[in-house]
Amino acid sequence: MSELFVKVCGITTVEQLEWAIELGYDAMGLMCAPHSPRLVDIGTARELLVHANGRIQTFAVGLTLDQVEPLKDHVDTVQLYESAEVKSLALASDTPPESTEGLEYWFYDASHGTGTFSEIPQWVHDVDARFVLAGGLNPGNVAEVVEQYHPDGIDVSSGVESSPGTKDYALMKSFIEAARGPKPRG
Ligand SMILES: O=C(O)c1ccccc1NCC(=O)[C@H](O)[C@H](O)COP(=O)(O)O
Repeated sequence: MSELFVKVCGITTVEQLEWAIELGYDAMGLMCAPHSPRLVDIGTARELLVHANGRIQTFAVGLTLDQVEPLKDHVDTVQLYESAEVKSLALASDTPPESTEGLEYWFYDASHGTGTFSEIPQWVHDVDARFVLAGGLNPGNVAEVVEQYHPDGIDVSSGVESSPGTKDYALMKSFIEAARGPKPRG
């Protein structure tokens, strides 16, 4: 079985990005939704994408395509809460998607970066897509959730923050270790 895909969303500084790379996260998300406490301006986003280049997968995250417009051609994947024609789309929803054709990923996300965990419906297993679970995950619950739902990947934001928008190294470390198990020594 392939290794669990782990994404951290809402990176706002180069320091947080370096933590994500060092700790072995597969992907990081830059928030483009205007109301998000993790919103990055275009200059910061460009700087982060230069640091990320070839070292970690990059996502631009917005509710709608217009929110990610300035970044959409500079990231690996666009994560949206609506369907759109982009080269690599991660569609996020908390209802069954109408179509999964052409999707890179489908995210089950009822949280929208609020840190709220809600019961995950059984129909998620019927969705024919690479399935990433998001919403209210944290170092304390992630192992159990992965064990129970067997997603292809997981995504976290609030659960690895000391306050909204501020990632915490120790929480990021304990989250990925809990999700994947500690790295073997040597
Ligand atoms: O993070 C946000 O502020 C946000 C705002 C609006 C739409 C989506 C948002 N985040 C998207 C993500 O991919 C989060 O990682 C996901 O919702 C999980 O969030 P959390 O429950 O805080 O771990």
